[in-house]
Amino acid sequence: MPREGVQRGREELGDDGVMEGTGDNGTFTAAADYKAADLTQLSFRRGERIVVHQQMSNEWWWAELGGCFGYVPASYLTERDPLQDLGEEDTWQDDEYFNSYSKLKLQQEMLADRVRTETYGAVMKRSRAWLRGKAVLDVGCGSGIISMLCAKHAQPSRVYAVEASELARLTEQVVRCNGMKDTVRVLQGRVEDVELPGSVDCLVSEWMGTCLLFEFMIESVLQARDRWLRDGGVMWPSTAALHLTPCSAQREYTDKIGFWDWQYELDFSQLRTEAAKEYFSKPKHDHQMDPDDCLAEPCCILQLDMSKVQTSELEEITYEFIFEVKKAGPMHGFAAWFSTEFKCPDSNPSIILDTGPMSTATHWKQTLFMLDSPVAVTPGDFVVGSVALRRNPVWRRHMSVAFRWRVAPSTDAPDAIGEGQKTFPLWR
Ligand SMILES: C[S@@+](CC[C@H](N)C(=O)[O-])C[C@H]1O[C@@H](n2cnc3c(N)ncnc32)[C@H](O)[C@@H]1O
Repeated sequence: MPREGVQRGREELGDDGVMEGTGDNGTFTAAADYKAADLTQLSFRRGERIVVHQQMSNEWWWAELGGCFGYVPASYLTERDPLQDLGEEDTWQDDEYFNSYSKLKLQQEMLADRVRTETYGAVMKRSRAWLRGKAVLDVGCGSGIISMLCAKHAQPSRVYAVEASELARLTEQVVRCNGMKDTVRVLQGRVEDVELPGSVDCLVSEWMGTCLLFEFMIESVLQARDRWLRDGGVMWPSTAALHLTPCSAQREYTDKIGFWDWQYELDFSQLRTEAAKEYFSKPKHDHQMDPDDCLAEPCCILQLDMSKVQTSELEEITYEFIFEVKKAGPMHGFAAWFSTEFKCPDSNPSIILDTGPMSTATHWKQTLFMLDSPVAVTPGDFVVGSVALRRNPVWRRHMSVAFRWRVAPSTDAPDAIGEGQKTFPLWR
């Protein structure tokens, strides 16, 4: 895959640093504390030196610490000593990140997503009266679209349009060309570093990535909230939620695994296991699901109140799910997507941006997590288990998504139709 920097959830934030399943062993440094989830794993503290004996997969390595052996999560280990030479620039990959956002290709992909962009426009129109004379901060203004929609549909006193990438220079020209320079002030810099003349009444941002959180731009938004939003000020989006369902993905399965059954009347099925490893060890970030592929009623595994949530709460999020299967089919995996809600002062109901398969497609599409082999389910079966989103302790824009599942005819049936566990790096 070409390396083009972050592309709204693609896995392009570089691949140096943590080793991936190379088969090379050696001594690694723990980048953060880890508490063993069971007896097969090792607990360790940040900075401890761990001897890796076998890199079993991208996610779990067999290792030794103080004479004890067990599995350790690869994402917690680094070849370099993070206490000494990994600066913030390395772990946030800001150069690469902002460079990718300075390209029009990426900005065009977002602008061309009418569902997304018109939602922000609708919020500004609906809040016209409230916005009059208000100061607004647009965190990560990109091409300036949200700031300009605000100035076009309402009469804010000022919109501070903050953009860290080089694009800011061009955005300023676009703002001027639209006759909005007296209202929209483009500020180039990280929002963490810029100075505003005072607090703002409203903070707006489009920060959402794959599985809602990837890129962790939300951390910058929350810092800006704490620094610049006045008490009782408005956050747009106001809430954000992540949804999950067990799903079928027949075409994906046939394309990637079924392909290896027969080719030219020769049996290639020996390669099916390797194909699952190669294709399904990471999520598919741009999967467009058919609503019929949902095997159960989706559930909400994460709900954030943007005026209250703290960054520390995003390090590890776990959710125990119980899905009752509504539809017969092969369960190929799980699919996730997010929705955001915009509460408009003095006006109900809220405006919703929903990226799920039941709504009009957006550029985010859905995220697909494929199991290595499907499980045949029928209505009335239960899929019980957990999902854990773990932010990478070293690579701060990345996270992993770990599933544990059991499929059975009832929640307490002794025999499972299928069960397993799998961790997906997104992307480290
Ligand atoms: C998802 S894009 C949205 C762009 C634009 N608001 C839109 O809706 O089309 C996020 C933008 O935020 C910028 N950004 C991300 N983190 C930032 C930070 N800490 N400070 C300033 N800009 C940031 C990125 O460079 C990118 O242009």
